[in-house]
Amino acid sequence: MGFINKIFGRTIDQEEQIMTNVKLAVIYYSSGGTNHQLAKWAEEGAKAAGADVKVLKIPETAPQAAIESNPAWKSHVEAAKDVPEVTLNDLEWADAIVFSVPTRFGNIASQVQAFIDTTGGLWFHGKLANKVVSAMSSAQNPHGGQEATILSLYTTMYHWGAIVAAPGFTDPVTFAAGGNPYGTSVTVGQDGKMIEDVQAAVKHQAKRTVTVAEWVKKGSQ
Ligand SMILES: Cc1cc2nc3c(=O)[nH]c(=O)nc-3n(C[C@H](O)[C@H](O)[C@H](O)COP(=O)(O)O)c2cc1C
Repeated sequence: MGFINKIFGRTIDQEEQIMTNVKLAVIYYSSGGTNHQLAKWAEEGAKAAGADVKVLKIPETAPQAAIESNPAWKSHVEAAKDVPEVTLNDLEWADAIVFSVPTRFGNIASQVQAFIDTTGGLWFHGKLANKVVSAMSSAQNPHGGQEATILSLYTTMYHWGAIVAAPGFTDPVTFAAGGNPYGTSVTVGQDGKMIEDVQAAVKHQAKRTVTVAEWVKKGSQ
């Protein structure tokens, strides 16, 4: 290995640096701020694991009048106005993706589906295959459908040919409240605040997604 590295004029350290630079897109939709916060924790966890991270929001499709009529929604839209909107180029750029989406009637929000439905061209050209992905969700009820939402997103990932790196029980933190082998899940109270402390579970999930992406990247080089 050292010999090969010498031939290519790189030290092993430089080689490791090149190979481990996983590009992670944390892609979220949020109307009340919960999934934005989960995305920020994922960013912290992934950066600590050495990834190059972009936090990106899924474009809003709801009418402005609906947003204006809901003070919490309006306030979150304002708070997140500087977060870049995800584009298809971001999907192509990413080696790995962590999604964070609210549960709506036990499923992903329509905004998330609308974005997913624009990815047909990338899928057709094989550009989504081998992305390493995982997903998180929030809901108002502790059994409000978080897992169904995550699984629904994973169904699309199977069509993409993505590699789902769910947390499983790979760390003690996944046994704690909010830790979930499918993907971190949290409950949101009537006041819009998270009930379980899932920060550590989110960070573990982000780190695991980056680690698996690193293995895939190294293995395919
Ligand atoms: C149209 C709609 C449907 C919802 N459906 C569910 C549901 O099926 N189960 C549940 O527990 N909460 C449900 N909720 C509550 C949301 O999951 C909750 O507001 C969301 O997770 C908060 O995330 P956010 O702050 O990132 O927007 C629903 C909310 C809306 C607006």
